[in-house]
Amino acid sequence: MTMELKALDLKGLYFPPGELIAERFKLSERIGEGTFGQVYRAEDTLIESEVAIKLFAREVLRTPLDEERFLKATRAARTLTQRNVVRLHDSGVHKGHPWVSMQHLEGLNLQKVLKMRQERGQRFELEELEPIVAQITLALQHVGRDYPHGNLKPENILFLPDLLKITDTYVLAALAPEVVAERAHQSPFMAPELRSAAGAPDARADVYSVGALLKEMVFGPDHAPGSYRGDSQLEAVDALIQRAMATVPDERYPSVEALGEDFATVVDTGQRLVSDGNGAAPTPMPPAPPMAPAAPSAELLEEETPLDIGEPPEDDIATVEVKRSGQKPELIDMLPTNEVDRATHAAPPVTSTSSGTASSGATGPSAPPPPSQVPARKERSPGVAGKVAATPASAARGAAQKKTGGKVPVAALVALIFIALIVALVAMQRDDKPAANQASISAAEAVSPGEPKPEELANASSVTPDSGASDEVAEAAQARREAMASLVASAGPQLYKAVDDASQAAATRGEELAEETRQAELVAAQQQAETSAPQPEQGGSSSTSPTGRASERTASGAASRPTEEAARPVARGTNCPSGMVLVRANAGNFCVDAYEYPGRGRTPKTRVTWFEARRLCAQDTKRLCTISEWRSTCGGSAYPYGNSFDADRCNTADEDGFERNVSAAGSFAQCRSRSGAFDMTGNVHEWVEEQRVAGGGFDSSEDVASCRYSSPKAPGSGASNIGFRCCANPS
Ligand SMILES: Nc1ncnc2c1ncn2[C@@H]1O[C@H](COP(=O)(O)OP(=O)(O)OP(=O)(O)O)[C@@H](O)[C@H]1O
Repeated sequence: MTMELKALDLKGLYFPPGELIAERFKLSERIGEGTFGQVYRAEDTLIESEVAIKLFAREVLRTPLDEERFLKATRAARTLTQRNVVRLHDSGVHKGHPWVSMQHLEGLNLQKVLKMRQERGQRFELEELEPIVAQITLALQHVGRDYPHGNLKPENILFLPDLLKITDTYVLAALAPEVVAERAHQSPFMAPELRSAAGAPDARADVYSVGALLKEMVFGPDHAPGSYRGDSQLEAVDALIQRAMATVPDERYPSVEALGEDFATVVDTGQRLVSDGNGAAPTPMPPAPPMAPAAPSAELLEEETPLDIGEPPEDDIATVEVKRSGQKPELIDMLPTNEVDRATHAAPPVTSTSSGTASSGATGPSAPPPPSQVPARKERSPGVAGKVAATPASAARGAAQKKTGGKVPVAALVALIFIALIVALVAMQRDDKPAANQASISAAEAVSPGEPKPEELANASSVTPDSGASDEVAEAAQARREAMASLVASAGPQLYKAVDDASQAAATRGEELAEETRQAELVAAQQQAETSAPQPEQGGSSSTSPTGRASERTASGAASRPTEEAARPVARGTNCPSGMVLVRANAGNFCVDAYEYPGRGRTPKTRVTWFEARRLCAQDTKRLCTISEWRSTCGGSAYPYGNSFDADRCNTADEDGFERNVSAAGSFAQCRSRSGAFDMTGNVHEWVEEQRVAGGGFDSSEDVASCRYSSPKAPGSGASNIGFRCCANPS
């Protein structure tokens, strides 16, 4: 049996403002409506918090079985807690209307962003789409492979300042197949197999939807296959979309992850790379394109970037790792995630991926700050603004700053941009007529489109019919939302891109300067040791390392701290052994294992001392990476994927600060640096030549699981969370 959904009376409100749902949720204004029902802003009177309520049309429930199905599916969906999934709080049936309550999001949906862009003839750049696809993939992974979302479409993708969330994850399971089938006939984003109520859709239904979303975002609604605007990269994307949208599920990608991986590869390399079909990590990419185009020249950087790079304190990992024991607390179904609060404290958005090409123009969804329930977690890694006023500089950084003469053009420029934007924001918020100054609104929203301001929050909660909010206030709110839309649709991405480029360049150069200073300290300390102290005898007691730290001795008594790095000739070759990727660095090219030892799909070797790691690399005619090489591989940003921490992207402590387990190398497919190396942060801490461990492990939070973190470690020690990867010179 099918039903004429379009015939449903959705023009009027189901209930007047002030209607109390489940004696708890007081309806306010209607946010929007779709085929199945209406979404309202509402107040949760129990905890005095704003929520969104989706009320379904009565017609979707025709039998007691339908109601049972609805309640069961929505109850199950309340356990979904991944950050890219809108959190569901409660559900029920009110006067015949099924309903769900959920976090209210003050953002824009993709439909609106698409519309704005299409009106201006703008398309999404491929680099912008990579983090979007990555976050959708994470959300869908969480929702579950066995039961697809099924109804993924632009209206169900909501953009917040620094991340996106998908809604309606429960709809397919909650509604009768006949109802879904009727909807599928109307939606270009729903897989064809959903048009039959008899079908048993699987994850490939979502592959179809993501393909349709990509098609819309890359090519727009009028795209005819074959018209690539003369661009071979677009041709590759089009082929990928065709495969994703194949009518027969068997001909599609087997999973959204597999699709996402191919898409990332096309974006990063401009090439097609067919994944292995199982959603596992693809074969390591061929040598990465030079990273140089993205960064300003070294000369320029030296002038411009004496920023504190915000390296975390060099405590031993044991002192900074997150707690290792303890059960995850029970999830409280009714706990509202205070998205507003999170958004208010979010760091400035930054680009989360990079293509390695000079032309990238990404908007950068980044991770939100940690939930307030996790007091142990520190402040988020600083964005650009944060970097300018970071923690006290180390001696190395101080030296690096001296070297640059303390000039701060990039920092000043970025700070100026932010100050100007903040001034504009304040001016806008003081303005009694918010729509009056579109330019200042747009500029202010560029900092953080969609981010609610304190006054706006106050307004939002006062825009309840009960409080007698005026039309003028509603209009002002609407004007502000339009301004946000305008910004996201045009200026925002460019600004994010500019800020991110500056940030990355600054971070990269800061790292280089710090490393140069470290090397200088090494040489100086060594010279001092040579002239003022007798050489320790073979097998003697521990010596002081060139950095002033005690270092152990090898079994033969030879000094364990290597110093040959400085003398290593600059390598210019580009051929790497199998399983390694090429990294091009100013100091010379080098090859690095794409995966932690022993390699892809294998559990990393742990409980390995520095000596053993070194020996195992040498067995393969490789060597341990220097810290400088390791950092270059990880990339110029704080994390392999950008400057904002994402607890789900690499195998680190999870969003709530709880450790995961060590996993097979490469299983976190999105944890890939731009050079093509996996698990640079998280999974296992990695030994480097300087007798340090870098990158954090499955138990590390954002401070430690970072490209910038490393910690000295006694070379004879090993632990269940310490492994390594090897480097080699290219031929
Ligand atoms: N939690 C939320 N917070 C804020 N806005 C939301 C929320 N959930 C949905 N919306 C918005 O409400 C509007 C209506 O959503 P709704 O889910 O009813 O429509 P739809 O997804 O287009 O249709 P369908 O009924 O087919 O699912 C959309 O613009 C959507 O972006």
